[in-house]
Amino acid sequence: EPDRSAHVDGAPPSKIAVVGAGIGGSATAHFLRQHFGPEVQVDVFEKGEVGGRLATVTVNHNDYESGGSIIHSLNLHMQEFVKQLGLKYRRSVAGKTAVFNGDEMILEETDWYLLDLFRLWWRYGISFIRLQMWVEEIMEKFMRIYKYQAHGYAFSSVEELLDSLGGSGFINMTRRPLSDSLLELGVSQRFIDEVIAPVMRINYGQNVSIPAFVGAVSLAGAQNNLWAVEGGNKLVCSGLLKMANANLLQGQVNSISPIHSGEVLQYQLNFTTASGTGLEVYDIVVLATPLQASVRSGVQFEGFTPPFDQLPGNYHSTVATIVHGYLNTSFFGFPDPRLFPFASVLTTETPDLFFNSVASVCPVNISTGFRRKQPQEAGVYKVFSPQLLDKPQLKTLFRSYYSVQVTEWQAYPQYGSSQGLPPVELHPNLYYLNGIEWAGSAMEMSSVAAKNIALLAYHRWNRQTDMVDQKDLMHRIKTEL
Ligand SMILES: Cc1cc2nc3c(=O)[nH]c(=O)nc-3n(C[C@H](O)[C@H](O)[C@H](O)COP(=O)(O)OP(=O)(O)OC[C@H]3O[C@@H](n4cnc5c(N)ncnc54)[C@H](O)[C@@H]3O)c2cc1C
Ligand SMILES: CC(C)=CCC/C(C)=C/CC/C(C)=C/CSC[C@H](N)C(=O)O
Repeated sequence: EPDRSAHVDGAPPSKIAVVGAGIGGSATAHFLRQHFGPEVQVDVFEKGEVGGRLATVTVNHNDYESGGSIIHSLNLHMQEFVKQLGLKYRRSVAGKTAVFNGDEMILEETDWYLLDLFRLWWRYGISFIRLQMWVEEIMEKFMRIYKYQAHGYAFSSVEELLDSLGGSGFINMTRRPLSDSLLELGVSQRFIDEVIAPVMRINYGQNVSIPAFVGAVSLAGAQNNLWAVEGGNKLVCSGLLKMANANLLQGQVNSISPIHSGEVLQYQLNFTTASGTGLEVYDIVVLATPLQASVRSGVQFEGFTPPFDQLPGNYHSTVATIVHGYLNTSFFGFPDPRLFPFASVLTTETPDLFFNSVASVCPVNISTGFRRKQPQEAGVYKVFSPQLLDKPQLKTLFRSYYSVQVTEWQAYPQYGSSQGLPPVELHPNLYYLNGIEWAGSAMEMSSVAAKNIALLAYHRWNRQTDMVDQKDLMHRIKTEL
Protein backbone atom coordinates (compact mmCIF):
# COMPACT_ATOMS: atom_id res chain seq x y z
CA GLU A 1 0.00 0.00 0.00
CA PRO A 2 1.63 3.33 -1.04
CA ASP A 3 1.90 5.98 1.68
CA ARG A 4 -1.04 8.24 0.93
CA SER A 5 -1.49 10.02 4.22
CA ALA A 6 -3.55 13.15 3.76
CA HIS A 7 -0.83 15.73 4.32
CA VAL A 8 1.58 16.57 1.53
CA ASP A 9 3.01 19.77 2.98
CA GLY A 10 3.25 19.24 6.74
CA ALA A 11 -0.24 20.73 7.20
CA PRO A 12 -2.17 19.41 10.20
CA PRO A 13 -5.28 17.28 9.62
CA SER A 14 -8.45 19.34 9.41
CA LYS A 15 -11.03 16.71 10.45
CA ILE A 16 -10.81 13.61 12.62
CA ALA A 17 -13.66 11.16 13.36
CA VAL A 18 -13.97 8.90 16.38
CA VAL A 19 -16.61 6.17 16.27
CA GLY A 20 -17.95 5.42 19.78
CA ALA A 21 -18.24 7.57 22.90
CA GLY A 22 -17.46 5.00 25.57
CA ILE A 23 -14.40 5.62 27.73
CA GLY A 24 -12.18 4.54 24.80
CA GLY A 25 -13.67 6.97 22.28
CA SER A 26 -14.05 9.93 24.62
CA ALA A 27 -10.49 9.51 25.94
CA THR A 28 -9.28 9.29 22.33
CA ALA A 29 -11.05 12.58 21.49
CA HIS A 30 -9.38 14.18 24.53
CA PHE A 31 -5.87 12.95 23.68
CA LEU A 32 -6.28 13.80 19.97
CA ARG A 33 -7.11 17.36 20.98
CA GLN A 34 -4.03 17.42 23.25
CA HIS A 35 -1.72 16.30 20.47
CA PHE A 36 -3.20 17.89 17.35
CA GLY A 37 -4.08 21.22 18.98
CA PRO A 38 -7.13 23.48 19.00
CA GLU A 39 -7.72 23.88 15.24
CA VAL A 40 -8.60 20.34 14.18
CA GLN A 41 -12.31 19.41 14.10
CA VAL A 42 -12.96 16.29 16.20
CA ASP A 43 -16.32 14.59 15.51
CA VAL A 44 -17.41 11.74 17.80
CA PHE A 45 -20.20 9.44 16.58
CA GLU A 46 -22.30 7.61 19.16
CA LYS A 47 -25.24 5.40 18.25
CA GLY A 48 -26.35 4.74 21.85
CA GLU A 49 -25.55 6.49 25.10
CA VAL A 50 -22.36 8.41 25.86
CA GLY A 51 -20.47 6.11 28.24
CA GLY A 52 -21.14 2.86 26.34
CA ARG A 53 -20.38 0.08 28.80
CA LEU A 54 -20.22 2.65 31.61
CA ALA A 55 -23.86 3.10 32.53
CA THR A 56 -26.18 3.46 35.51
CA VAL A 57 -29.70 2.34 36.34
CA THR A 58 -32.07 4.10 38.73
CA VAL A 59 -33.56 2.18 41.64
CA ASN A 60 -35.70 3.79 44.28
CA HIS A 61 -34.43 7.34 43.42
CA ASN A 62 -30.75 6.32 43.46
CA ASP A 63 -28.41 5.46 40.57
CA TYR A 64 -26.23 2.33 40.52
CA GLU A 65 -23.46 1.25 38.16
CA SER A 66 -24.72 -1.52 35.88
CA GLY A 67 -21.58 -1.80 33.73
CA GLY A 68 -17.94 -0.92 34.48
CA SER A 69 -17.89 -0.05 38.15
CA ILE A 70 -14.51 -0.27 39.87
CA ILE A 71 -11.19 1.44 39.16
CA HIS A 72 -7.80 0.46 40.55
CA SER A 73 -5.85 3.03 42.58
CA LEU A 74 -2.96 2.69 40.11
CA ASN A 75 -5.11 3.34 37.02
CA LEU A 76 -3.42 6.69 36.38
CA HIS A 77 -5.27 7.80 33.24
CA MET A 78 -8.65 7.39 34.94
CA GLN A 79 -7.25 9.20 37.97
CA GLU A 80 -5.99 12.08 35.84
CA PHE A 81 -9.31 12.42 33.97
CA VAL A 82 -11.18 12.69 37.26
CA LYS A 83 -8.75 15.34 38.49
CA GLN A 84 -8.85 17.40 35.29
CA LEU A 85 -12.63 17.24 35.12
CA GLY A 86 -13.03 18.31 38.73
CA LEU A 87 -14.96 15.13 39.53
CA LYS A 88 -14.83 13.38 42.90
CA TYR A 89 -13.58 9.93 43.90
CA ARG A 90 -15.92 7.50 45.57
CA ARG A 91 -14.08 4.97 47.70
CA SER A 92 -15.49 1.43 47.79
CA VAL A 93 -17.47 0.95 51.01
CA ALA A 94 -15.94 -1.97 52.92
CA GLY A 95 -17.96 -5.16 53.18
CA LYS A 96 -17.19 -8.79 53.83
CA THR A 97 -16.98 -11.42 51.08
CA ALA A 98 -17.81 -15.14 51.10
CA VAL A 99 -17.47 -17.92 48.54
CA PHE A 100 -20.44 -20.24 47.93
CA ASN A 101 -20.15 -23.66 46.25
CA GLY A 102 -23.85 -24.24 45.59
CA ASP A 103 -24.37 -26.00 48.95
CA GLU A 104 -22.53 -23.96 51.52
CA MET A 105 -20.10 -21.11 52.12
CA ILE A 106 -16.62 -22.55 51.78
CA LEU A 107 -14.78 -19.35 52.64
CA GLU A 108 -15.95 -16.55 54.88
CA GLU A 109 -14.23 -13.26 55.58
CA THR A 110 -14.34 -12.21 59.21
CA ASP A 111 -13.81 -8.94 61.10
CA TRP A 112 -10.32 -10.08 62.09
CA TYR A 113 -7.60 -9.60 59.50
CA LEU A 114 -5.14 -11.85 61.31
CA LEU A 115 -7.69 -14.62 61.65
CA ASP A 116 -8.42 -14.38 57.90
CA LEU A 117 -4.69 -14.59 57.14
CA PHE A 118 -4.31 -17.60 59.39
CA ARG A 119 -7.28 -19.36 57.78
CA LEU A 120 -5.90 -18.71 54.31
CA TRP A 121 -2.52 -20.06 55.32
CA TRP A 122 -4.13 -23.13 56.95
CA ARG A 123 -6.23 -23.95 53.90
CA TYR A 124 -3.93 -22.94 51.03
CA GLY A 125 -0.38 -22.71 52.39
CA ILE A 126 1.52 -19.75 50.98
CA SER A 127 -0.44 -19.67 47.69
CA PHE A 128 -1.98 -16.30 48.54
CA ILE A 129 1.44 -14.71 49.19
CA ARG A 130 2.78 -16.08 45.90
CA LEU A 131 -0.27 -14.72 44.13
CA GLN A 132 0.02 -11.30 45.74
CA MET A 133 3.66 -11.02 44.67
CA TRP A 134 2.83 -12.14 41.12
CA VAL A 135 0.10 -9.50 40.70
CA GLU A 136 2.34 -6.78 42.23
CA GLU A 137 5.16 -7.62 39.82
CA ILE A 138 2.82 -7.46 36.81
CA MET A 139 1.32 -4.16 38.00
CA GLU A 140 4.80 -2.70 38.44
CA LYS A 141 5.72 -3.57 34.84
CA PHE A 142 2.34 -2.37 33.55
CA MET A 143 2.97 1.04 35.17
CA ARG A 144 5.85 1.62 32.72
CA ILE A 145 3.25 2.57 30.09
CA TYR A 146 2.58 5.89 31.80
CA LYS A 147 6.24 6.92 31.53
CA TYR A 148 6.50 5.82 27.90
CA GLN A 149 3.34 7.67 26.99
CA ALA A 150 4.38 10.79 28.91
CA HIS A 151 7.55 10.80 26.79
CA GLY A 152 5.40 10.52 23.64
CA TYR A 153 6.21 6.95 22.57
CA ALA A 154 3.58 4.98 20.66
CA PHE A 155 3.13 1.39 19.54
CA SER A 156 1.76 0.10 16.25
CA SER A 157 0.22 -3.03 17.79
CA VAL A 158 -0.92 -4.39 21.14
CA GLU A 159 1.92 -6.93 20.94
CA GLU A 160 4.51 -4.12 20.60
CA LEU A 161 2.94 -2.29 23.54
CA LEU A 162 2.97 -5.37 25.77
CA ASP A 163 6.47 -6.30 24.67
CA SER A 164 7.75 -2.87 25.72
CA LEU A 165 6.25 -3.36 29.20
CA GLY A 166 7.00 -6.95 30.02
CA GLY A 167 8.89 -8.45 27.07
CA SER A 168 7.85 -11.79 25.60
CA GLY A 169 6.65 -12.76 29.09
CA PHE A 170 3.67 -10.38 28.77
CA ILE A 171 2.86 -11.52 25.23
CA ASN A 172 2.95 -15.16 26.33
CA MET A 173 0.58 -14.27 29.15
CA THR A 174 -2.05 -13.37 26.53
CA ARG A 175 -1.72 -16.87 25.05
CA ARG A 176 -1.54 -19.28 27.97
CA PRO A 177 -4.23 -20.15 30.51
CA LEU A 178 -4.18 -18.42 33.88
CA SER A 179 -4.38 -21.77 35.67
CA ASP A 180 -1.14 -22.96 33.97
CA SER A 181 0.72 -19.79 35.01
CA LEU A 182 -0.49 -20.08 38.59
CA LEU A 183 0.29 -23.77 38.94
CA GLU A 184 3.77 -23.05 37.61
CA LEU A 185 4.09 -20.31 40.22
CA GLY A 186 3.35 -22.87 42.94
CA VAL A 187 -0.23 -21.82 43.68
CA SER A 188 -2.30 -24.82 44.82
CA GLN A 189 -5.15 -26.29 42.75
CA ARG A 190 -7.43 -25.85 45.75
CA PHE A 191 -6.64 -22.11 45.91
CA ILE A 192 -7.31 -21.84 42.16
CA ASP A 193 -10.69 -23.58 42.50
CA GLU A 194 -11.85 -21.81 45.63
CA VAL A 195 -10.42 -18.30 45.30
CA ILE A 196 -9.16 -17.57 41.78
CA ALA A 197 -12.12 -19.13 39.92
CA PRO A 198 -14.72 -17.13 41.90
CA VAL A 199 -12.82 -13.89 41.14
CA MET A 200 -12.72 -14.72 37.40
CA ARG A 201 -16.45 -15.48 37.54
CA ILE A 202 -17.48 -12.18 39.13
CA ASN A 203 -15.15 -10.07 37.00
CA TYR A 204 -15.23 -11.71 33.57
CA GLY A 205 -17.96 -14.37 33.88
CA GLN A 206 -15.40 -16.93 32.73
CA ASN A 207 -13.17 -19.62 34.18
CA VAL A 208 -9.49 -20.03 35.03
CA SER A 209 -8.60 -21.01 31.48
CA ILE A 210 -8.81 -17.33 30.47
CA PRO A 211 -5.38 -16.00 29.50
CA ALA A 212 -2.99 -15.17 32.32
CA PHE A 213 -2.71 -11.47 31.43
CA VAL A 214 -6.43 -10.74 31.73
CA GLY A 215 -6.42 -13.04 34.76
CA ALA A 216 -3.89 -10.73 36.42
CA VAL A 217 -6.01 -7.67 35.51
CA SER A 218 -8.98 -9.39 37.09
CA LEU A 219 -7.00 -10.17 40.25
CA ALA A 220 -5.87 -6.54 40.44
CA GLY A 221 -9.59 -5.72 40.34
CA ALA A 222 -10.07 -7.86 43.44
CA GLN A 223 -7.58 -5.91 45.55
CA ASN A 224 -8.83 -3.55 48.21
CA ASN A 225 -7.58 -0.24 46.80
CA LEU A 226 -10.49 0.39 44.46
CA TRP A 227 -12.59 3.45 43.74
CA ALA A 228 -15.24 4.81 41.40
CA VAL A 229 -16.45 8.21 40.26
CA GLU A 230 -18.92 10.05 42.46
CA GLY A 231 -22.07 10.52 40.38
CA GLY A 232 -21.23 7.64 38.01
CA ASN A 233 -18.21 6.56 35.98
CA LYS A 234 -19.88 7.64 32.73
CA LEU A 235 -19.44 11.29 33.82
CA VAL A 236 -15.80 10.88 32.76
CA CYS A 237 -16.93 10.25 29.16
CA SER A 238 -19.24 13.26 28.86
CA GLY A 239 -16.63 15.38 30.67
CA LEU A 240 -13.82 14.36 28.32
CA LEU A 241 -15.90 15.07 25.20
CA LYS A 242 -16.67 18.53 26.54
CA MET A 243 -13.08 19.25 27.56
CA ALA A 244 -11.91 18.10 24.10
CA ASN A 245 -14.40 20.47 22.48
CA ALA A 246 -15.50 17.52 20.36
CA ASN A 247 -18.71 17.55 18.28
CA LEU A 248 -20.95 14.73 19.44
CA LEU A 249 -22.99 13.31 16.57
CA GLN A 250 -25.79 11.09 17.85
CA GLY A 251 -25.95 8.46 15.15
CA GLN A 252 -24.64 5.21 13.78
CA VAL A 253 -21.70 5.02 11.42
CA ASN A 254 -22.66 2.52 8.72
CA SER A 255 -19.65 2.46 6.45
CA ILE A 256 -16.11 3.71 6.01
CA SER A 257 -14.58 3.99 2.56
CA PRO A 258 -11.28 5.47 1.42
CA ILE A 259 -11.24 8.34 -1.05
CA HIS A 260 -8.06 8.84 -3.02
CA SER A 261 -7.28 12.11 -4.74
CA GLY A 262 -3.72 12.15 -6.07
CA GLU A 263 -1.38 11.58 -3.16
CA VAL A 264 -4.09 12.29 -0.61
CA LEU A 265 -6.06 9.60 1.19
CA GLN A 266 -9.17 10.47 3.21
CA TYR A 267 -12.14 8.49 4.51
CA GLN A 268 -15.81 8.94 3.80
CA LEU A 269 -18.11 7.97 6.67
CA ASN A 270 -21.75 7.21 5.91
CA PHE A 271 -23.99 7.51 8.92
CA THR A 272 -27.59 7.61 10.08
CA THR A 273 -28.87 10.13 12.62
CA ALA A 274 -32.40 10.99 13.76
CA SER A 275 -32.63 13.40 10.82
CA GLY A 276 -31.65 10.85 8.17
CA THR A 277 -28.49 9.64 6.47
CA GLY A 278 -25.39 11.72 5.95
CA LEU A 279 -21.78 11.55 4.88
CA GLU A 280 -18.63 13.37 5.93
CA VAL A 281 -15.00 13.12 4.88
CA TYR A 282 -12.15 12.82 7.40
CA ASP A 283 -8.35 12.78 7.38
CA ILE A 284 -8.03 10.39 10.33
CA VAL A 285 -10.58 7.90 11.73
CA VAL A 286 -10.48 6.01 15.04
CA LEU A 287 -12.85 3.09 15.62
CA ALA A 288 -13.50 2.90 19.37
CA THR A 289 -16.02 0.08 19.50
CA PRO A 290 -15.60 -3.69 19.30
CA LEU A 291 -15.98 -4.89 15.70
CA GLN A 292 -16.76 -8.55 16.43
CA ALA A 293 -19.97 -9.68 14.76
CA SER A 294 -21.67 -10.47 18.09
CA VAL A 295 -21.42 -6.81 19.19
CA ARG A 296 -23.25 -5.59 16.06
CA SER A 297 -21.50 -2.26 15.64
CA GLY A 298 -22.96 -2.07 12.13
CA VAL A 299 -19.73 -0.65 10.64
CA GLN A 300 -18.88 -1.92 7.13
CA PHE A 301 -15.59 -1.38 5.32
CA GLU A 302 -16.01 -0.52 1.66
CA GLY A 303 -13.46 -0.12 -1.11
CA PHE A 304 -10.57 -1.64 0.82
CA THR A 305 -9.75 -4.76 2.79
CA PRO A 306 -8.72 -4.31 6.43
CA PRO A 307 -6.17 -6.84 7.73
CA PHE A 308 -9.01 -9.23 8.60
CA ASP A 309 -12.15 -10.48 6.86
CA GLN A 310 -14.36 -10.48 9.87
CA LEU A 311 -12.69 -10.05 13.25
CA PRO A 312 -12.60 -13.50 14.84
CA GLY A 313 -13.93 -14.25 18.32
CA ASN A 314 -17.07 -13.30 20.25
CA TYR A 315 -18.00 -11.08 23.12
CA HIS A 316 -19.18 -12.73 26.32
CA SER A 317 -22.80 -12.14 27.35
CA THR A 318 -23.12 -11.11 30.97
CA VAL A 319 -26.42 -10.18 32.55
CA ALA A 320 -26.37 -7.59 35.34
CA THR A 321 -29.59 -7.79 37.36
CA ILE A 322 -30.14 -5.08 39.93
CA VAL A 323 -32.71 -6.12 42.51
CA HIS A 324 -34.25 -4.01 45.25
CA GLY A 325 -35.44 -6.48 47.85
CA TYR A 326 -34.69 -8.91 50.64
CA LEU A 327 -31.84 -11.37 50.10
CA ASN A 328 -32.79 -15.00 50.79
CA THR A 329 -29.96 -15.70 53.21
CA SER A 330 -31.40 -19.21 53.91
CA PHE A 331 -30.24 -20.23 50.43
CA PHE A 332 -26.67 -19.59 51.62
CA GLY A 333 -27.18 -21.50 54.87
CA PHE A 334 -28.18 -18.54 57.08
CA PRO A 335 -31.87 -18.93 58.06
CA ASP A 336 -31.62 -15.84 60.26
CA PRO A 337 -30.77 -12.86 58.01
CA ARG A 338 -29.46 -10.92 61.01
CA LEU A 339 -26.58 -13.40 61.21
CA PHE A 340 -25.61 -12.99 57.55
CA PRO A 341 -22.58 -10.69 57.60
CA PHE A 342 -21.58 -10.62 53.91
CA ALA A 343 -21.83 -7.83 51.35
CA SER A 344 -20.66 -10.00 48.43
CA VAL A 345 -21.07 -13.67 47.63
CA LEU A 346 -18.80 -15.14 44.97
CA THR A 347 -19.31 -18.63 43.57
CA THR A 348 -17.15 -21.56 42.57
CA GLU A 349 -17.39 -23.29 39.17
CA THR A 350 -20.36 -25.52 40.00
CA PRO A 351 -22.65 -27.20 37.46
CA ASP A 352 -26.23 -25.90 37.58
CA LEU A 353 -25.35 -22.79 39.59
CA PHE A 354 -27.26 -20.11 37.66
CA PHE A 355 -25.40 -17.02 38.90
CA ASN A 356 -21.79 -15.89 39.20
CA SER A 357 -22.10 -13.49 42.11
CA VAL A 358 -24.51 -11.46 44.18
CA ALA A 359 -23.41 -8.33 46.01
CA SER A 360 -24.99 -5.49 47.90
CA VAL A 361 -24.22 -2.31 45.92
CA CYS A 362 -23.74 1.34 46.80
CA PRO A 363 -25.41 4.18 44.92
CA VAL A 364 -23.13 6.33 42.77
CA ASN A 365 -23.87 9.35 44.98
CA ILE A 366 -22.68 8.52 48.46
CA SER A 367 -21.11 11.84 49.40
CA THR A 368 -24.37 12.57 51.23
CA GLY A 369 -23.67 9.54 53.47
CA PHE A 370 -24.43 5.89 52.88
CA ARG A 371 -24.83 2.93 55.17
CA ARG A 372 -24.97 -0.61 53.82
CA LYS A 373 -28.34 -2.16 54.55
CA GLN A 374 -28.47 -5.18 56.85
CA PRO A 375 -29.81 -8.35 55.15
CA GLN A 376 -32.97 -8.16 57.27
CA GLU A 377 -33.70 -4.81 55.57
CA ALA A 378 -34.58 -4.26 51.91
CA GLY A 379 -31.38 -3.46 50.01
CA VAL A 380 -30.09 -3.10 46.46
CA TYR A 381 -28.15 -6.06 45.07
CA LYS A 382 -26.34 -6.75 41.81
CA VAL A 383 -26.41 -10.28 40.44
CA PHE A 384 -24.10 -11.30 37.59
CA SER A 385 -25.24 -14.31 35.59
CA PRO A 386 -24.56 -15.83 32.18
CA GLN A 387 -28.27 -15.87 31.30
CA LEU A 388 -31.38 -13.87 32.15
CA LEU A 389 -32.71 -14.90 35.57
CA ASP A 390 -36.20 -16.38 35.49
CA LYS A 391 -38.77 -15.89 38.28
CA PRO A 392 -37.95 -19.13 40.19
CA GLN A 393 -34.25 -18.17 40.15
CA LEU A 394 -35.04 -14.69 41.46
CA LYS A 395 -37.22 -16.27 44.13
CA THR A 396 -34.31 -18.54 45.09
CA LEU A 397 -32.01 -15.58 45.68
CA PHE A 398 -34.54 -13.11 47.10
CA ARG A 399 -37.29 -13.66 49.68
CA SER A 400 -39.22 -10.85 48.03
CA TYR A 401 -38.42 -7.81 45.95
CA TYR A 402 -39.79 -4.43 44.92
CA SER A 403 -38.04 -4.05 41.57
CA VAL A 404 -35.75 -5.82 39.12
CA GLN A 405 -33.70 -4.06 36.43
CA VAL A 406 -31.87 -6.10 33.84
CA THR A 407 -28.99 -5.11 31.55
CA GLU A 408 -27.74 -7.67 29.04
CA TRP A 409 -24.18 -6.81 28.12
CA GLN A 410 -21.91 -7.94 25.35
CA ALA A 411 -19.53 -7.36 28.18
CA TYR A 412 -15.94 -8.30 27.33
CA PRO A 413 -14.19 -10.75 25.02
CA GLN A 414 -15.04 -14.43 25.25
CA TYR A 415 -11.42 -15.24 25.96
CA GLY A 416 -10.20 -18.28 24.13
CA SER A 417 -12.67 -17.73 21.27
CA SER A 418 -9.96 -16.13 19.14
CA GLN A 419 -6.27 -16.57 18.47
CA GLY A 420 -4.01 -13.54 18.62
CA LEU A 421 -4.58 -9.86 19.26
CA PRO A 422 -6.44 -7.73 16.67
CA PRO A 423 -4.51 -5.03 14.76
CA VAL A 424 -4.41 -1.34 15.75
CA GLU A 425 -3.71 0.01 12.24
CA LEU A 426 -6.40 -1.04 9.79
CA HIS A 427 -5.29 1.19 6.90
CA PRO A 428 -3.21 4.41 6.74
CA ASN A 429 -4.70 6.86 9.29
CA LEU A 430 -7.48 4.41 10.23
CA TYR A 431 -7.12 2.98 13.73
CA TYR A 432 -8.89 0.38 15.88
CA LEU A 433 -8.89 0.79 19.67
CA ASN A 434 -10.68 -2.23 21.09
CA GLY A 435 -8.17 -4.90 20.11
CA ILE A 436 -6.53 -4.18 23.48
CA GLU A 437 -9.51 -5.78 25.21
CA TRP A 438 -8.22 -9.17 24.06
CA ALA A 439 -5.22 -8.58 26.33
CA GLY A 440 -7.46 -7.27 29.12
CA SER A 441 -10.80 -5.47 29.21
CA ALA A 442 -11.09 -2.62 31.71
CA MET A 443 -11.66 1.15 31.63
CA GLU A 444 -7.95 1.76 32.05
CA MET A 445 -7.04 -0.59 29.20
CA SER A 446 -9.27 1.42 26.83
CA SER A 447 -7.71 4.64 28.20
CA VAL A 448 -4.17 3.36 27.61
CA ALA A 449 -5.20 2.36 24.07
CA ALA A 450 -6.74 5.82 23.54
CA LYS A 451 -3.52 7.61 24.47
CA ASN A 452 -1.53 5.20 22.31
CA ILE A 453 -3.72 5.78 19.25
CA ALA A 454 -3.64 9.57 19.66
CA LEU A 455 0.18 9.43 19.82
CA LEU A 456 0.41 6.94 16.96
CA ALA A 457 -1.92 9.01 14.75
CA TYR A 458 0.14 12.12 15.51
CA HIS A 459 3.49 10.48 14.76
CA ARG A 460 2.20 8.77 11.61
CA TRP A 461 0.77 12.07 10.38
CA ASN A 462 4.04 13.85 11.01
CA ARG A 463 6.16 10.90 9.87
CA GLN A 464 8.03 10.67 13.15
CA THR A 465 9.08 7.05 12.86
CA ASP A 466 11.54 7.37 15.75
CA MET A 467 8.61 7.67 18.19
CA VAL A 468 6.93 4.40 17.20
CA ASP A 469 7.83 0.86 18.33
CA GLN A 470 11.16 1.90 19.83
CA LYS A 471 12.99 -0.78 21.77
CA ASP A 472 14.60 -0.59 25.19
CA LEU A 473 12.48 2.36 26.26
CA MET A 474 13.39 2.11 29.96
CA HIS A 475 16.99 2.77 29.06
CA ARG A 476 16.16 5.46 26.48
CA ILE A 477 13.99 7.38 28.90
CA LYS A 478 16.69 7.30 31.58
CA THR A 479 19.20 8.77 29.17
CA GLU A 480 16.85 11.34 27.55
CA LEU A 481 17.50 14.91 28.63
C1 LIG B 1 -20.99 -5.61 33.47
C2 LIG B 1 -19.61 -5.04 33.25
C3 LIG B 1 -18.80 -4.79 34.34
C4 LIG B 1 -17.54 -4.24 34.15
N1 LIG B 1 -16.80 -3.90 35.23
C5 LIG B 1 -15.65 -3.22 35.08
C6 LIG B 1 -15.00 -2.68 36.20
O1 LIG B 1 -15.47 -2.80 37.32
N2 LIG B 1 -13.83 -2.01 36.00
C7 LIG B 1 -13.32 -1.82 34.76
O2 LIG B 1 -12.27 -1.18 34.63
N3 LIG B 1 -13.94 -2.31 33.66
C8 LIG B 1 -15.11 -2.99 33.79
N4 LIG B 1 -15.78 -3.44 32.70
C9 LIG B 1 -15.17 -3.27 31.38
C10 LIG B 1 -15.31 -1.83 30.88
O3 LIG B 1 -16.62 -1.38 31.12
C11 LIG B 1 -14.99 -1.76 29.40
O4 LIG B 1 -13.73 -2.36 29.16
C12 LIG B 1 -14.94 -0.34 28.89
O5 LIG B 1 -16.02 0.40 29.36
C13 LIG B 1 -14.92 -0.36 27.37
O6 LIG B 1 -15.00 0.96 26.89
P1 LIG B 1 -14.91 1.28 25.34
O7 LIG B 1 -15.13 2.73 25.15
O8 LIG B 1 -13.66 0.71 24.81
O9 LIG B 1 -16.12 0.47 24.67
P2 LIG B 1 -17.67 0.76 24.82
O10 LIG B 1 -17.98 1.29 26.17
O11 LIG B 1 -18.38 -0.46 24.36
O12 LIG B 1 -17.94 1.94 23.78
C14 LIG B 1 -18.21 1.75 22.42
C15 LIG B 1 -19.29 2.74 22.00
O13 LIG B 1 -19.40 2.73 20.58
C16 LIG B 1 -20.76 2.89 20.24
N5 LIG B 1 -20.92 2.38 18.86
C17 LIG B 1 -20.80 1.10 18.46
N6 LIG B 1 -20.97 1.01 17.12
C18 LIG B 1 -21.18 2.26 16.68
C19 LIG B 1 -21.43 2.82 15.40
N7 LIG B 1 -21.49 2.06 14.30
N8 LIG B 1 -21.64 4.16 15.30
C20 LIG B 1 -21.59 4.95 16.40
N9 LIG B 1 -21.36 4.46 17.66
C21 LIG B 1 -21.15 3.14 17.78
C22 LIG B 1 -21.49 2.07 21.29
O14 LIG B 1 -22.85 2.47 21.38
C23 LIG B 1 -20.67 2.38 22.53
O15 LIG B 1 -21.20 3.47 23.25
C24 LIG B 1 -17.05 -3.98 32.84
C25 LIG B 1 -17.88 -4.24 31.74
C26 LIG B 1 -19.15 -4.75 31.94
C27 LIG B 1 -20.04 -4.95 30.76
C1 LIG C 1 -5.87 -2.38 33.89
C2 LIG C 1 -5.38 -2.63 35.24
C3 LIG C 1 -3.94 -2.68 35.43
C4 LIG C 1 -6.17 -2.81 36.31
C5 LIG C 1 -7.65 -2.80 36.28
C6 LIG C 1 -8.16 -3.59 37.41
C7 LIG C 1 -9.67 -3.63 37.41
C8 LIG C 1 -10.37 -2.49 37.98
C9 LIG C 1 -10.30 -4.71 36.94
C10 LIG C 1 -11.78 -4.88 36.92
C11 LIG C 1 -12.18 -5.72 35.74
C12 LIG C 1 -13.62 -6.01 35.58
C13 LIG C 1 -14.07 -6.32 34.19
C14 LIG C 1 -14.49 -6.09 36.60
C15 LIG C 1 -15.92 -6.47 36.39
S1 LIG C 1 -16.96 -6.73 37.81
C16 LIG C 1 -16.60 -5.41 38.84
C17 LIG C 1 -17.30 -5.44 40.15
N1 LIG C 1 -16.91 -6.56 40.91
C18 LIG C 1 -18.79 -5.34 40.02
O1 LIG C 1 -19.42 -6.01 40.83
O2 LIG C 1 -19.34 -4.63 39.20
